[in-house]
Amino acid sequence: MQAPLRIGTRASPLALWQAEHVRNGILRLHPGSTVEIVPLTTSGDRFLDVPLHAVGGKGLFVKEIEDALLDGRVDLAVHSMKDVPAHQPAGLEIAAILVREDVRDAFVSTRYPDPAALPAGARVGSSSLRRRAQLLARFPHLQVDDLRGNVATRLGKMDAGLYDAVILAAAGLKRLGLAERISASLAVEDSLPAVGQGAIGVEIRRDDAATRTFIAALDDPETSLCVHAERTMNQTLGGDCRLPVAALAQRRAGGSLLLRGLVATADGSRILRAAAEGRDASALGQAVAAQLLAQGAAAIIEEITRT
Ligand SMILES: NCc1[nH]cc(CCC(=O)O)c1CC(=O)O
Repeated sequence: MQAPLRIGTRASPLALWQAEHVRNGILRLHPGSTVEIVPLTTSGDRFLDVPLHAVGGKGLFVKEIEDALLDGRVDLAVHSMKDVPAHQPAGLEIAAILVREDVRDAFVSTRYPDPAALPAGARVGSSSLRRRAQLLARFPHLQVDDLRGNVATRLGKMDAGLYDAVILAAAGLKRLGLAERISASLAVEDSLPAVGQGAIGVEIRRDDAATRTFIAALDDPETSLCVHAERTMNQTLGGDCRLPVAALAQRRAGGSLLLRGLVATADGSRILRAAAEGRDASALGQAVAAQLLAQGAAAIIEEITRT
């Protein structure tokens, strides 16, 4: 490939780290190729004062970058898979998913070692209904308040005393060299991660066979399979990323995949859980979604979508 390959990304420090990581991967595969990073501002970055689920959800971080890809302004888009909506726009596809980082949610506090140590009424910052619901289900005496902004902004607000603790993805903290800020990594049984959490995806135009071939080896088949199972569950639920929906697929010692899924009410007063084990990622996603729907997930999703 002669012309420089252009990577579209959000301009946040975490997004730039991830784009740089993909760039390094491509340069390892193809020494001597030229790869440029094109930072783009998304509406998710612009409306920082409104709760994310009120302005259209995490898809806002992805849309403008996908538009640049469709317009041919960039050749690749690098996303946190967690932020990628359940369905790809026509004409685009996720061509590679990189090896997964730590999938867990991380509890960060300068004063308390873990969520169990927080006193009644303590303020926890989180912009995610999924984290909020699972935390309140275990610790109903806490106050969970909306907190947006990039990783450094959120840590800064806690350091300034606006929150007693914040919950963030361990993956983002580790990538930014902030692992020592993690007070406790939350067990996935206590805080089931978001669909795709910890995984970086590379999106291309469906008709761009040259780029697909060029980057194919960036894909980690194991991570791709797990994220596919999680995304199939979400698609079958009709979920979108604003909802308190969680899913995690992991390889079992015997070789099969275990997919766990969860749907919660925003206040954590009801939490539906399901799991299935097998080898076919699509079938697992559908089976876990079917179990959640049989427990009443559709009514919860409809209720949250309406409010
Ligand atoms: N919604 C923002 C976002 N998108 C992906 C990550 C973390 C990195 C990842 O999950 O791969 C974060 C920050 C966070 O949730 O703390």
